[in-house]
Amino acid sequence: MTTETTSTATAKIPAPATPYQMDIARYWNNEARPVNLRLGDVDGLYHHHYGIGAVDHAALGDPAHSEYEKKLIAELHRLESAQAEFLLDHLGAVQPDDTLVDAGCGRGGSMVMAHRRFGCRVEGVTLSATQADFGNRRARELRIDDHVRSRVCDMLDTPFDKGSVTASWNNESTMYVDLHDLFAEHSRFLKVGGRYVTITGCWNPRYGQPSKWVSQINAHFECNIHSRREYLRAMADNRLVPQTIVDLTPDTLPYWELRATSSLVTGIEKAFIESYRDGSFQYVLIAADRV
Ligand SMILES: C[S@@+](CC[C@H](N)C(=O)[O-])C[C@H]1O[C@@H](n2cnc3c(N)ncnc32)[C@H](O)[C@@H]1O
Ligand SMILES: CC(C)=CCC/C(C)=C/COP(=O)(O)OP(=O)(O)O
Ligand SMILES: [Mg+2]
Repeated sequence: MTTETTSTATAKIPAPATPYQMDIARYWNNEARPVNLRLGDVDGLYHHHYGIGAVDHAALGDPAHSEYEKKLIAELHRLESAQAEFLLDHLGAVQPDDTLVDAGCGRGGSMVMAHRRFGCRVEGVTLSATQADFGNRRARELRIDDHVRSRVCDMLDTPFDKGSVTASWNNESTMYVDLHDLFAEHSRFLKVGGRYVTITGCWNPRYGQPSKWVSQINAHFECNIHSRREYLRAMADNRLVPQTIVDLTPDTLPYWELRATSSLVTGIEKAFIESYRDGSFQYVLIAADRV
């Protein structure tokens, strides 16, 4: 399921807009962490985001059991899919003839879930040709490639027509771009009355400045985590009015605590756990109306 092939996504790849975007394209083209591929192999939905919800300890069973690691991987994947379902819950009433946009779509797991739920078109953009090819191959395998398409494209400069999109989202992909530029672009292609949703990690203005843990996460992923205040300000400046804000920090901690015990650790688990516990970092959903 994870063999790489070339496809139309790479046929005409636009040049990344900046040297930073070239670094990010290279980062995701080379990414093949077992914590992402082995979880995706559970059911063919490949995510690059984290999980929410309570751990099902009954399903995990005895840590000494030979099947425990396999169950742990399935449980981490279940929590990551629950996160994507929660995001989709906030997109509003999407109809089969609507178009959705996944900005920073990764390997496309959330796009497949959105199409299964709403039956609509889902357009994804990523800087990585490897990811776009992967997502398009999965869509072909699932025979939904007439509705689900990934392309290599800067989310700040997309080909979607003004006012043509019913709902759009960023799932853990806002920390790679300037928020004013990002929300201006969503606001341009969203219909008036359309919906924008993000799930993201942000630093907490109540802490003061980004903590050492937040700085570690930035260095680990070559990203730039924004503050909660910056999200709300940039939305307000771009005709996006928050309807729902959910602090998911308590809901994501069990995922991290479980992941820290697995064989698939990457070394970043402590920074997430410590920053969520000391209040310097928050995991939030923001759903906004395009007015
Ligand atoms: C952490 S992954 C999240 C993937 C996906 N949203 C998910 O939930 O599985 C971040 C994604 O953002 C994309 N990205 C970062 N900057 C981008 C940009 N300027 N334009 C398009 N995609 C971008 C990366 O290529 C990558 O696919
Ligand atoms: C909440 C924040 C700050 C997210 C940063 C963006 C990011 C890299 C998300 C997860 O990707 P991944 O699934 O590829 O990461 P990992 O390999 O750690 O699972
Ligand atoms: Mg992951």
